[in-house]
Amino acid sequence: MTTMLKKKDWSALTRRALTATETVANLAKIEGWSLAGDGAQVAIEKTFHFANYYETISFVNAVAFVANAQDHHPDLSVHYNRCVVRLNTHDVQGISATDFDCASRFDALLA
Ligand SMILES: C[C@H](O)[C@H](O)[C@H]1CNC2=NC(N)=NC(=O)C2=N1
Repeated sequence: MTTMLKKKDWSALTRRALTATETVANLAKIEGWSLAGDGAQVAIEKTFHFANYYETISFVNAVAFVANAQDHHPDLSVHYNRCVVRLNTHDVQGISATDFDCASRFDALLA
């Protein structure tokens, strides 16, 4: 079956955990994201605020579409008027450049 939907292929690409210095430098470049969790669960996190559930779910659907295309999936905590987005890279048990790339893509949905 053919599909119109693109999905990034990570198989030939190597990912690595960013150092603490790299993580802090990357965090300084994006608005509203902060460190969360610890150890292998260390992540970057941002709470997106909305007027109501309709807006929140519209954002969640858009995030899911981008996440599937990037083959990189955030943990989402969905509430009536906000969504907490948490990104880390299971494969490296830490935060990778992919997490920051996806964070920027999610921010761009609302730009
Ligand atoms: C093979 C596939 O790319 C991996 O399992 C992907 C899927 N989505 C993922 N999402 C996140 N957040 N971290 C990962 O390491 C990850 N790995």
